[in-house]
Amino acid sequence: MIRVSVVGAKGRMGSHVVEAVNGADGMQLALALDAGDDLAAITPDNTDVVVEFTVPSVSLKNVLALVAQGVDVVVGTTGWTEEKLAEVREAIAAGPRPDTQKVFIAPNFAISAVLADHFAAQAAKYFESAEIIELHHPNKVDAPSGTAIHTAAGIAAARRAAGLGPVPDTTETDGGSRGQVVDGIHVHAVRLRGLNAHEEVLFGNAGEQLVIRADSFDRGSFMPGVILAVRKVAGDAPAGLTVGLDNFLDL
Ligand SMILES: NC(=O)C1=CN([C@@H]2O[C@H](COP(=O)(O)OP(=O)(O)OC[C@H]3O[C@@H](n4cnc5c(N)ncnc54)[C@H](O)[C@@H]3O)[C@@H](O)[C@H]2O)C=CC1
Ligand SMILES: O=C(O)C1=N[C@H](C(=O)O)C[C@H](O)C1
Repeated sequence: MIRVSVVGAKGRMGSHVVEAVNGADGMQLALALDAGDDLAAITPDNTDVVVEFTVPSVSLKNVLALVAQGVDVVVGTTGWTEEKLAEVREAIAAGPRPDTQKVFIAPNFAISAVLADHFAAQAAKYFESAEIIELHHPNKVDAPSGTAIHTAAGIAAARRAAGLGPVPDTTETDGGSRGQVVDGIHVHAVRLRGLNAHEEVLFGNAGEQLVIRADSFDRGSFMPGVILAVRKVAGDAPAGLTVGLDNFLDL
């Protein structure tokens, strides 16, 4: 039986995770904590894997505390930068289980989004232009989405590897309409009542366009990925920090 604790358990995602863990074979819910609760209650004596879905401003602190307590963590919260990831690696090295500790972070647990991200990285080297539009519910606190940042980084890496230069753009005046430039890729964020989580990756060459689109219509779409990640982290996932559900899929 994999004992799973949830941090951020009262949130939109955390409450779905509690339900998914309760319904998953071979898993049992250990602790369900939210803001104001003491994370020190989570220890290897009561928990095998923690699932963390909170807010970008507190997630790093939570992960560092959980690593110091020696429990493995699956993180869905966004807001991760290279600097924050480096802090997690250092914490693992300095923690109680440097050789066996596992931390897994996924910008997106939905198979549609993971595949869109993967296909975008594959397509990137064939196109002169690339831009991303991410569309979310208006209660989201961060923009652009963690998924869009990850997609942009994948496209940028593929363009660099192929020797492509900057995307063409002769804009001279921009009050913000061209979006945020992430790793050289323009990212546009829409916040609209009625939406959940959506992303479009647009590629262009002279006379042609490719659009890759992923839609998560409800939060249930993230749960198979969360449960898979918990099983992998409790099982044969490598020790250390792993980023991206693609690592657990046969892509
Ligand atoms: N990786 C993925 O597939 C997905 C990631 N997300 C990300 O997950 C995060 C959470 O999203 P939502 O659930 O929609 O947000 P939410 O605002 O509904 O939930 C956040 C929860 O965290 C709690 N919280 C705040 N500070 C805390 C602390 N210090 N300790 C424990 N709990 C604390 C809040 O009280 C709240 O219940 C966001 O970063 C979002 O972008 C959302 C959907 C899918
Ligand atoms: O806040 C959300 O809702 C989502 N956040 C993640 C992100 O920022 O990429 C994943 C998904 O898009 C839903």
